[in-house]
Amino acid sequence: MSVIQVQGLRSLKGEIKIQGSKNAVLPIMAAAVLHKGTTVIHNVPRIQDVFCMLGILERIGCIYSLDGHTLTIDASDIKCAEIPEEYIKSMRSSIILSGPLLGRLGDAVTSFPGGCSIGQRPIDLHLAAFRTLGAVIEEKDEKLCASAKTLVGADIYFPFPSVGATENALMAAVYAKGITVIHGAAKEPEITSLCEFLNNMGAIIHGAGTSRLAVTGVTGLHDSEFIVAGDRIVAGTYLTAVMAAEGNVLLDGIRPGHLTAALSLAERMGAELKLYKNQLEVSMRGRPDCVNVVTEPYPGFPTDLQSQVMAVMASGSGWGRVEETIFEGRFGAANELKKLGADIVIEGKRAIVHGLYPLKGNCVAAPDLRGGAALVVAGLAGEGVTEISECHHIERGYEDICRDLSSLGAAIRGKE
Ligand SMILES: CC(=O)N[C@H]1[C@@H](OP(=O)(O)OP(=O)(O)OC[C@H]2O[C@@H](n3ccc(=O)[nH]c3=O)[C@H](O)[C@@H]2O)O[C@H](CO)[C@@H](O)[C@@H]1O
Ligand SMILES: C=C(OP(=O)(O)O)C(=O)O
Repeated sequence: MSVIQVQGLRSLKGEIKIQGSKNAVLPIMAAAVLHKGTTVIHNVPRIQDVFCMLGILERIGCIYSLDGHTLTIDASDIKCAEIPEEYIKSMRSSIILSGPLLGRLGDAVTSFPGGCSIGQRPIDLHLAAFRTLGAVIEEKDEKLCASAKTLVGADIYFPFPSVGATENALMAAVYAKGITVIHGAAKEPEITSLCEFLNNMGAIIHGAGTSRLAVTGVTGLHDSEFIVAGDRIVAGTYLTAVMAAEGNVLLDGIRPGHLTAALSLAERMGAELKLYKNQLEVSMRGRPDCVNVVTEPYPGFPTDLQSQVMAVMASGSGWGRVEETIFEGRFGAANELKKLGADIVIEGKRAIVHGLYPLKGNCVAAPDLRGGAALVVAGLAGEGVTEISECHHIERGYEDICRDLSSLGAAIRGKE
């Protein structure tokens, strides 16, 4: 699917099951490499990033089967410690395989992933963590080679929380001799779920969900089975869809407690919410109010929902300010939203949004994964047809956004 067409101004109604989490499943798939045996993972979303990770796992020697949403990975025989460059280019988070490869084989070869459309995204903290555990890192022919005869547990200090660096440090530390303590760890629910997954396969990790993680090195892991949690960012995206289109929808299969900051923002904007253990009901009548929002590491408001909230405000009422503090280039959706008639002024890391309703359907291009989802959300509040190209970005993280929103009554379809 390369193009999505949305005919706006229809309210949404119904119930939707939220797919498994991209940001939880990718490190879990990488962590499966640590174990010389079989791992079964349930609720795996069928998204492009998962297929890309499967491509890498196959190239390094894993055998896998994906049956519906259940993935079995046999990592008994890892043949190669190198992450192929073409995969690093198509999925930046392939870098999270370097920790498990280093831990399992004592070697990991990757290359600098480079900048992407949302920011530079350096990997200095990942490399510093490997060095602290005793790895030597060399740059050869634009490749980065990390190696260590033995990794030794140590204190790793992160100056600010990085999700990927915390995951890499955790996975590299699983087989390190002695105790590793990660200070300044990221606290995202996906880190907690990685800790649960690793402990379930025999690792010893304490402190999940806090900024101090302690890993006691082990000498072996065992076969295991794990269920991936629902995707809080996909749920948050559909929450913004209901706010833009108006209506009443039940989002099933997520923990509302993982979306606290986004839910309190939605309430400030006028949404009515009912929270259940694994479900969230959202109702929106009338136009959402524009408010001020700042992205922050978890438990703050997530950067991965910033573009979608900007789309809601663009079609809301009043003035609001969106401040992006995590990635320096994450306002790519703003220029496209302007083509739909949105009134947005960017001032450095702040965007001032003046709500206007309805937006006007037009042709736009998805700038990145969440920016693309934001354009779909804006299209729901647009008069006429919004046509979004470059939808391969959206497919990185959404199993089938057209299927999901059309089941709620949206007039939306994908085209090749
Ligand atoms: C697959 C996955 O889980 N992706 C998520 C992960 O990305 P990712 O793990 O790449 O994001 P990080 O948490 O590492 O990035 C946070 C900030 O730290 C900076 N940084 C990071 C590493 C490093 O070595 N040096 C450095 O300076 C980044 O440029 C960014 O400014 O967390 C982001 C922040 O919640 C989310 O938007 C992404 O959806
Ligand atoms: C930025 C994102 O993902 P990634 O880190 O995989 O690019 C995202 O999920 O919004």
